Amino acid sequence: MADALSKRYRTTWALTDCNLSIPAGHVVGLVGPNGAGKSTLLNLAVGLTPPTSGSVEVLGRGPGSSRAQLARVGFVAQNPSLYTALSVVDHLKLGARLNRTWDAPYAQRRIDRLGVDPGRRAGGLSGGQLAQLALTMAIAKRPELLILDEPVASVDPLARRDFLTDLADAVGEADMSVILSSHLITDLERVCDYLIVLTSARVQVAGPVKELLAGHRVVAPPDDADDRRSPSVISIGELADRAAQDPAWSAPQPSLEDLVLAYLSRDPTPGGNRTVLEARQ
Ligand SMILES: Nc1ncnc2c1ncn2[C@@H]1O[C@H](COP(=O)(O)OP(=O)(O)OP(=O)(O)O)[C@@H](O)[C@H]1O
Repeated sequence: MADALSKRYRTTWALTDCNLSIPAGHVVGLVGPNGAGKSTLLNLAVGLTPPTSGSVEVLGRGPGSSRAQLARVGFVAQNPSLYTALSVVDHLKLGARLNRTWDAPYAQRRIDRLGVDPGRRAGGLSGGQLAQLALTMAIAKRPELLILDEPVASVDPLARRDFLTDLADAVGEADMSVILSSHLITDLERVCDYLIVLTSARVQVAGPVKELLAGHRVVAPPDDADDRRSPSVISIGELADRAAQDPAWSAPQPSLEDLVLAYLSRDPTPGGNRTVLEARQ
């Protein structure tokens, strides 16, 4: 839960007046262009950086407020920091020592499946293998909330598919909530049931995916229209004009990709292009 949460780095506002209230039990997709503020929001949620103003609560408490609270949240940063001198198996042993809820069979199974030599030092792993090890550590901790900052960016397509399947299974088995930032909308489409779109440091839209899709329409010209623009996002004003002029204009429900792209292409600057998908309740 974020309440008027803002973060400034020197002169840059990385997050502005962010209000969110996400119920537990969701797999939340966080999407936005480079520099939108996604990592900042996730870092605030795990207590890695303090807010400039406003407040954030995770699982009902301040982030990182106690050891017990830290144990409830798993986090994989965009560039996961592991101990380069320690081997894969050393990491798993460390995980077991530090976490009372450590799921050793799961961790072992996942490492076996990845085909990574358990004796290999983390410093000698590829970027993708490091990401996989960090993910394994985070899930094996069996947190109540798992926060993943672009976890699959450096992972190959097959491993990405397996990871998403793993994640969905882990959520089902362990009653775990997940917040996952990604640029890959198809991945979000596969696993997320809650969406946050962040652009230019501001939340543009947030809510359960089903409700968001049901509450929006893509406006498409009829087949015989003179105006042959492809179905696209149009402004609310334009939609009203179109519908008044020609009720044959169809307005089907968007896909998640339509919805995300519409909000990403919205210019949030004051007086900017307010083009959005039409919302119909
Ligand atoms: N430690 C920092 N010091 C100064 N500015 C920062 C710092 N961290 C982030 N920023 C700035 O804050 C803004 C938001 O950055 P952030 O990393 O949160 O974006 P992001 O959405 O995660 O981007 P990406 O998709 O590229 O990872 C950017 O303008 C960035 O340059």
